[in-house]
Amino acid sequence: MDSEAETTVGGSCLVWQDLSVTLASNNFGSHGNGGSSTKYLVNGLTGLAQSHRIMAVMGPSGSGKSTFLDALAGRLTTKVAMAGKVELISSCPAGSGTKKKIRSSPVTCRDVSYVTQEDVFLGTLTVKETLSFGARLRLPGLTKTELDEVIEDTMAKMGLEECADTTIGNWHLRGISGGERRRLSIGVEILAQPLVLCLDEATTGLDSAASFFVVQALRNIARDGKIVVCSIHQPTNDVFRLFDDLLLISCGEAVYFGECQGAVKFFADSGFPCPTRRNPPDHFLRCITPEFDQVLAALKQTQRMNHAELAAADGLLNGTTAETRATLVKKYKSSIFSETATKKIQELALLLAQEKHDDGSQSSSEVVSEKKRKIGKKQHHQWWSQFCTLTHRSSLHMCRDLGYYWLRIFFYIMVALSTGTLEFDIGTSSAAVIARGKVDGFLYGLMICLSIGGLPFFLDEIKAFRGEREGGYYGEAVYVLSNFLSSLPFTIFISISSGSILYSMVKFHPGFSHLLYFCINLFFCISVSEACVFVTASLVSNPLPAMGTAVGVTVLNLMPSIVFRPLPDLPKIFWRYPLSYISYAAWGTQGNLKNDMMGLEFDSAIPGRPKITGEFILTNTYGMNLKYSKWRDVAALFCLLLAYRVILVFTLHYKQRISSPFRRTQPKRGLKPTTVQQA
Ligand SMILES: Nc1ncnc2c1ncn2[C@@H]1O[C@H](COP(=O)(O)OP(=O)(O)OP(=O)(O)O)[C@@H](O)[C@H]1O
Repeated sequence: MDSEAETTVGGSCLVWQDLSVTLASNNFGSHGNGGSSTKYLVNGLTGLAQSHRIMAVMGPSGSGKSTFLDALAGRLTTKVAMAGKVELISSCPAGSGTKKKIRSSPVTCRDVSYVTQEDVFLGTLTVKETLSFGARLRLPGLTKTELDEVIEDTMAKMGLEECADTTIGNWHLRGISGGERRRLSIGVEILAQPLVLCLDEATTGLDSAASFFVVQALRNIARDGKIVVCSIHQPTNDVFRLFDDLLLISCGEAVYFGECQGAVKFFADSGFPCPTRRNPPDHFLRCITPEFDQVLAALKQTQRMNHAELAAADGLLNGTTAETRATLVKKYKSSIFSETATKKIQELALLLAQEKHDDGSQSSSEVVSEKKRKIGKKQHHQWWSQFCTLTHRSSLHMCRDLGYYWLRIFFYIMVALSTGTLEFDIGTSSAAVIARGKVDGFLYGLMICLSIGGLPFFLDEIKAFRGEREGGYYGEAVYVLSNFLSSLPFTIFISISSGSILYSMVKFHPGFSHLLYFCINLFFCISVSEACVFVTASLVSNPLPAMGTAVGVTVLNLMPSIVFRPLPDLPKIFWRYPLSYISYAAWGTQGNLKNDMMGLEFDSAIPGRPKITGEFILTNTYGMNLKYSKWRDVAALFCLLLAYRVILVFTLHYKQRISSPFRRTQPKRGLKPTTVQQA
């Protein structure tokens, strides 16, 4: 550990004491601990992470590393219970002198940034744009020059200058490398200058060189005065050497906590010396991984270990790994390392008590640095700038996304052209009565179905939203409004272009006002169907099920309008009430038929009979109530649009956590920023 001066005066500490996380009995079935109804995911951990230092959290898969990080960052789900204490001890200037005071405070989401296992970006943006939008969202109060400085500084720190103008990449764009993505993820998180940076599996999926660069960048962040805690899997020797401190966990319990170099000595003193040729981090993991016995046996059987390795492995474990683990846990508890950590925390507690005594009037909650106070205040009042940033970002993303913008424009025009040529100059014969209904029904069906093409785009946006929402940078309503605004130019363009092509080819009711109504009606139908697809994306995050759900919902919406049965004649249960009322296609088709047929006259089916008015057909063939104008149908579409956008705000708010097979790749366990407190 560093000197006391560094910890208590020069820097800050994140302290955890007797930290346990348990899972309620109904959440894990019969896997209790010794028959009790509580499963310990993390069990009685005590320690501290210091500023200017980088700490590695290592342990076998399922040992509780992520749970520990979640507990530190206050991101545990309601499914688990936490006991113990996590507090942030920060030093701040006392008056005008150089003397510093220390203060303790509960950890809040403003202090901690959490980098999850998955990199969540909008793939069409470049590295610099991503950082720029990130900075504008996280630090809305800063001027352009200040923002530019922050962005340049972050790129320099994370070694991203080379790829600053490279697109991140998505399904159709080749982009930056895996290592650069990881560094960008970290870069985005450090924009807001959090005091603590927690990273879950910072180097997973990277090769040794990329891992080295990522950890080196993290080490530089730590040296700048931050507390960096990072879980890591199988680091190479070179990567391991970059860490200052190590917390080794097995089955939720600490096997070792202290300086990295001390671990080799601790294992040797405990009777499990590291063979000189073997990587120390590998050696530690082999000693404490419950499945290592089986792995060793399998390796022996397949003879994939050479003699030296076999001898080392056999020598390493005189019993089973379970015994080794238990021995190490016991040895650690009585070791000088555990004692040092406890002593350090006790010293800090004493210093804090002293400070409190000296300065009784000031409550601990007041302990926030001036800078953060300033940023927090600005963030509250800068929703407008965040709204503009989000709108700008979404518009850019939409324009560049091949699927959302360009492919859809192409298909809309194609649908308009093909329907237009098929039903060219539809006329007013008796056959045209039903043909007009069919054109409306099918055309709306096809056009609206194209909204599903925007699903991948929405899924990307939702992921980005969730990550940023967890940081508390902006609210759902601001986001939903900005998304609607950015989609406006596209929807207006598509409804006017494809609407006009189709209208003029089919030759619906002549007149500009009728064409205008057709385009407005089309605009609302596309907007509502898009909002509906967006709601689906917010509820189901896995692309395939989301696609299935979106198709299902769209088809259901289309049914009442394409079956050619007058709406009042539909079966009352489900189809008439409520479906025909909440189906945007039903309102759209109804309004359009009124727009097209009212005022026209059609030939009778029986030759020689007088012509029939459009109004008569609408009332008797289509069962419409003409007391209501075609504008009421547009008003209904407007209400549906509003309703879907409001539903979207609510689903985004309440559905932070999604139960899908991709759950683990979402920000861990759907967490909302909370304050960590003693249970
Ligand atoms: N909400 C939960 N419900 C049920 N079990 C849980 C929950 N959270 C964690 N666990 C269990 O707790 C244990 C520790 O999980 P955790 O994700 O913290 O491990 P880990 O060390 O991060 O694993 P990995 O390295 O594989 O990511 C695992 O056995 C996991 O299945």
